Amino acid sequence: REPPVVKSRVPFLGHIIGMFQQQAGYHITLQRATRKPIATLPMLSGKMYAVWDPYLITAGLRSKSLSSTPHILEATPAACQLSPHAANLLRSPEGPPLVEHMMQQVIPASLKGPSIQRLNQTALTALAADLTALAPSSTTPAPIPNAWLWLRHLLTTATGQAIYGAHDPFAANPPVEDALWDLEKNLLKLTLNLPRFLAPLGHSARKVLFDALTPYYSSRKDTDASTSAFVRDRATTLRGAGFPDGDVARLEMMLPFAALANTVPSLFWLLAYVFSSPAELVERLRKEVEGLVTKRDGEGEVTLVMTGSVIEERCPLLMSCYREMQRKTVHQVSTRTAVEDTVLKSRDGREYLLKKGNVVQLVIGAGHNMEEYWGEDVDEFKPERFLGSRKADGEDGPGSSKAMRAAFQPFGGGLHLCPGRNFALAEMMAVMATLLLGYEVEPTNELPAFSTRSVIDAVTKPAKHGEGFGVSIRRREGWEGVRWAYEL
Ligand code: HEM
Repeated sequence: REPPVVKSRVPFLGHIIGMFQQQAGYHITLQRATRKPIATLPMLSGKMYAVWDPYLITAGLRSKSLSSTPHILEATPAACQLSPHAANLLRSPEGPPLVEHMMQQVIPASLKGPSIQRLNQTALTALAADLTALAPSSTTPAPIPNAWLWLRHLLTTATGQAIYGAHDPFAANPPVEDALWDLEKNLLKLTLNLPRFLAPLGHSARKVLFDALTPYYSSRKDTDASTSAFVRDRATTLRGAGFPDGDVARLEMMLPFAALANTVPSLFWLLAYVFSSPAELVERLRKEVEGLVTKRDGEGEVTLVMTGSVIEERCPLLMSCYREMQRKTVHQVSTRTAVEDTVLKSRDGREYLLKKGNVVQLVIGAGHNMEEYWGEDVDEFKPERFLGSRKADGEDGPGSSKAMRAAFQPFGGGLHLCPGRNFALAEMMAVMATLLLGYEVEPTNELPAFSTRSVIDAVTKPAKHGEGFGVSIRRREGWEGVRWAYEL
């Protein structure tokens, strides 16, 4: 009853080599070649299960016996270079309940209600200041040679202030910002605990981050009144569990990573796809975004409403572009371990047994790229794809609402549904709506290629740090001197 075996061309090692080289992209290639919903991939003397069909993925994300905890406990000590004391704490019987408490309670609670309101408010105030200073003239364009690096810095500044408060270790510290992205590229190697000479960039980036975060946690800046609940509550929980400050700083290296690693590429692709499309799309989006303006005062301040439900209602085409960007660029592989024998049931009633002790990869990105769900134009960016079904209501098949809803899971699901999705949306929409409304944005080149689709994060980055893809920006006539403000 186990899933069908898919052998690699190179016996025992082929799948390992493919995954190491192409990471999440390997799954997309393999699924397209085999057209299977799920597979057993033999590796060395063992095996791994790859789940590609969206209905089976949903069942996997909901299953309590497919757990992310063993994987987190195994990878963390090496990736974060924990002290022996901290590594033993994680390996003790208290380790698994601590990880689960953190993931299922502490983090989600800190990204809800008044906490998320405050986080959004601080980030959007910082974005408003930076965008107000952007390209003041409507006649002389401001050249931005690398849009990726520009957006990366814009979001790092706003997010850093929002999560870390007044003592943000990223503030005005470009080497720390660079280190975060060098680490992102090399994190897989660090989790595999490869020798230092095989991952030198990862090792040195990690050290730069530790050196910036250690004084922050050692001097308890996380308890400052300006610090977000997202940072404060995790640090308090870790100290309560017996982790010393140095290890708290090391464990918390993952936090800015979670808050930025997927939002920055998402905003990059949204900007790149929209402004590289024919001018008619930009005009239609502008009309929608005008509906977000709630106030334009005599002093030159323009206020945009940024509540998710209002954007959803007044900007359907912008939301469709956002979702289509996610479909194209979210390649998420959710890695779990079967802690019990687990049966996943497919839509047509077939059952697949996943045996206890094996790794299971739920490949959300495969579902985002399947013709059976999206239709023949699956590889194209179609701004209107999510505006309405191309089939009659209730009808099934490629491109139907039912198929698209089932296959589209950019924020995961079940127990591990992304708790930061509303924060990410607020940041991205503030930037996009403001650029559409107040600026002329012209790409200087073709869209860049995709980088390797890393299994460590959810969203594909542009190749070579977006090198070659710049934008030229100027104010729209009538919008010179405008100061931006956001209402939540
Ligand atoms: C567009 C941006 C984002 C995308 C596409 C995204 C995507 C995802 C996905 C697919 C997962 C599920 C992982 C799994 O199944 O193992 C996830 C989990 C998570 N995300 Fe996000 N994310 C984004 C932004 C954020 C932000 C801004 C934050 C924090 C402020 C955040 C924090 C987290 C955390 C802590 C988890 C782990 C939840 C758990 O395992 O229980 N994410 N994200």
